[in-house]
Amino acid sequence: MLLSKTQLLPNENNLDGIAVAIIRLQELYRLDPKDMTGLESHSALSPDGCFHIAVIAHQNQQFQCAILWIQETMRKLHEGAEAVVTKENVLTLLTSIQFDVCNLHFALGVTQLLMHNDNLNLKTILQPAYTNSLIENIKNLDGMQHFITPFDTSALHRPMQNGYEALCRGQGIKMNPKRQKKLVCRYMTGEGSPQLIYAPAKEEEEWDEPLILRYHDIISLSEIEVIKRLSRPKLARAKVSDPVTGKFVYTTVRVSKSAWLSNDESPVVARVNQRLADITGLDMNTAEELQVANYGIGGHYEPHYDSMVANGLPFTEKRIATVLLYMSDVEVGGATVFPDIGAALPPKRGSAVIWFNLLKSGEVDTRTLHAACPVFVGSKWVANKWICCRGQEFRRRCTLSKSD
Ligand SMILES: O=C(O)CCC(=O)C(=O)O
Ligand SMILES: [Fe+2]
Repeated sequence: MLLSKTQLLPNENNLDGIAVAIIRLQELYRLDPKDMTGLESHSALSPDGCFHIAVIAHQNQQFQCAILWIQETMRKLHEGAEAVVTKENVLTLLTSIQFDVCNLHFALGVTQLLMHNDNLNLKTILQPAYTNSLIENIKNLDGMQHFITPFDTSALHRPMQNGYEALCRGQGIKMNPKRQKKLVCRYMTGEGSPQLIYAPAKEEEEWDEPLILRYHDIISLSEIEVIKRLSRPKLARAKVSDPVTGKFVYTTVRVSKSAWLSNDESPVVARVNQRLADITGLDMNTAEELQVANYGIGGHYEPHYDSMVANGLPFTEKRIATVLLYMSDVEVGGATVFPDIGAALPPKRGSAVIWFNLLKSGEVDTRTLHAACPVFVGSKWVANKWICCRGQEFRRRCTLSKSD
């Protein structure tokens, strides 16, 4: 009984993963730790939790973050929150961080402070060799300008990934009123599909170049529930294909759980796929199965092209189009962003967005680079339907032009 419960408890890897997710949210949404942990001493994140995040940030060379979490750990310790970690442990980590960022005077100052603290057996913590190396380094300080101002959230800037992070914060969206005015919505009856003639789809142009369409209320709440129920037992940590080896591997580039659902699994899956065939007018016989994905807090998918999932694939197997079904709203975060064109699409439960990954010439449309922003509050459910080239020869004719 106890064994079965302990298997459910988070292990060290899980805790490190949580720390990494918290740091990702903090960096991306530019947050101060105290806004994430709550001010009360009984709040969810203990000094030990904060210290763990500082350690992980330090390991990953995210020094500014590490300093902020050290400050937060100290704040909680000052408030008298219970903890295993001591102020001395925290200051010791602070000296190594300051050393790593070449803030040597600061590192030496804290080290000396710690050395003179009689309560501690610090000689075991701070190696004399380390202190000597600090003193040596300070002597050679000339020309070293790489100082960091501690305790400043505005310095939480990492190199940008094509503006992906800014779009996630709602900055840099490249739509203007003149362009937006031209975007239309309509009831769409497709190309003679009887279903759509009886129940036209609510089609909205989300973006003009390249065209991104959103279909509202394309999947009902009860269908969503069935799809979620079928996928839950199958959900497993998502992988991505390694561009060099082509093998599918776990990576922090994509943090979510996913599951594949086939048409045979339930009439609901087949019905939803048929609806997607009706609205796209594309052949679904060669499409991949429906891939359901669930992102928890901090879950995300960094910028990628869907069409490049396995570079060695023959053209006919490439993903000509993506249909992304949103099966939940997300309270904060979780938008699908396109860094190249400056578009941000908020998840909206029951809707689907559609775009072509390939130009009519068959080349990758580089404007379709896209990412899933980290979820900050809530749980995000989506389903991907990737439609392949084979079967579309007469439905989406190719051209030699590279512009469409
Ligand atoms: O979840 C999203 O918003 C996008 C997901 C995505 O791009 C993918 O799974 O390939
Ligand atoms: Fe994608």
